Amino acid sequence: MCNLVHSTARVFTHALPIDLMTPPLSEDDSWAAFCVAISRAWAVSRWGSVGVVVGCSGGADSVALLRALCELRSHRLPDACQGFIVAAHLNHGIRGDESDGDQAFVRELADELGVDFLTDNVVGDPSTDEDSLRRFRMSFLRQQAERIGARYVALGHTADDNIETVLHHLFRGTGPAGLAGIAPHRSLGQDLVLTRPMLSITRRVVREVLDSVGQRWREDSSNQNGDYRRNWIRHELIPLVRSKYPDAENAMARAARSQREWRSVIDSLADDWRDRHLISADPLELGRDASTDSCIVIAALQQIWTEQGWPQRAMTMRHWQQLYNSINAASDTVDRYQMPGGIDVCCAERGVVLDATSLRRSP
Ligand SMILES: Nc1ncnc2c1ncn2[C@@H]1O[C@H](COP(=O)(O)OP(=O)(O)OP(=O)(O)O)[C@@H](O)[C@H]1O
Repeated sequence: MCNLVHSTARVFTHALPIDLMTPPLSEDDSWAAFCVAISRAWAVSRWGSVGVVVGCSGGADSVALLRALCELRSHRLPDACQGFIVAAHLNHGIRGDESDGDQAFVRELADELGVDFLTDNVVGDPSTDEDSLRRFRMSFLRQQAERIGARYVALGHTADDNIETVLHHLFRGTGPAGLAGIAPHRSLGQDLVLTRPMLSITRRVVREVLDSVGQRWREDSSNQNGDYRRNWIRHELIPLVRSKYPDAENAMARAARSQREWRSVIDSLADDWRDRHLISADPLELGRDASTDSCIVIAALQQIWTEQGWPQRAMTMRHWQQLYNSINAASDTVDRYQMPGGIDVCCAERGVVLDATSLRRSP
């Protein structure tokens, strides 16, 4: 358990909507091409007139994203437009002065770009794992976005992050969803969407375009994120693969993209399966089915887990398969067991009941 104490959030405000003094985009430079790539991934017309919270670590990727969104908005939309951009930074406090330096850097950048800055400090244990840090960050960004009525939280994940994630999932064990990589958009609640508009842009390009406009960023002195397996993938495995297969990264990105397309077909079949097999919502009971392919039933089960907010981290393909077998089994098979995360499964005569009572009771 890590020990975290939140300090009072410091909020620095500026007049909204933003009014930038940056030069107009010319189509012949690399920075302009970068902005165009972002606007192709996430059209300004979709976000320019609503609130966007940009999660900014001070690293190259999120600095480039913040600056590009500010420029796109100011050059592509009329002044009267009511949207706004806010830069948000969570100081995890695990790298001492360097963490404070990152926070100060993002505050200055927000100031230069003329956008609001939201921040919070966390007094963290340096041994806190990367997953927990990510969860704290997401909860901070989500809370801030909800508080100020933003419609989007934007993050600076790149094509490299996507490939590293796919490989990490593959080695750890995953199903089709894990091989589809990082989702470009994901719902964070009723009126809030998480978006990642830089998934087709590489880390190398981001640094080149920032250099081309003289935009500084903060470099993590350790050049490592906290997960040693991801560092190994980033610093050792991928360079080795590239030395034998120069186009491997593009090939992996294409494979993940097509996996994502297949995934969306399966998701709509899974939606349809749920409509036909949901017997009751409370308790959640699913009818027996011996004829539908496992990939569709498992996708439907994963959707249910996500919607219900049930823990999924410890659920492996073996667990999903076990659930599928129960749904697929003959109607006289009566059985009871528990999934990791605390969901009880009861195989009754007409179907399978999923019960979260034990989960709600656990501290
Ligand atoms: N401390 C933070 N506060 C707010 N947002 C953050 C913070 N750290 C990361 N993010 C957001 O999450 C995204 C992914 O995080 P990740 O740890 O992969 O990024 P990073 O390598 O630290 O920084 P960057 O992506 O900015 O170069 C970042 O691009 C950024 O949008």
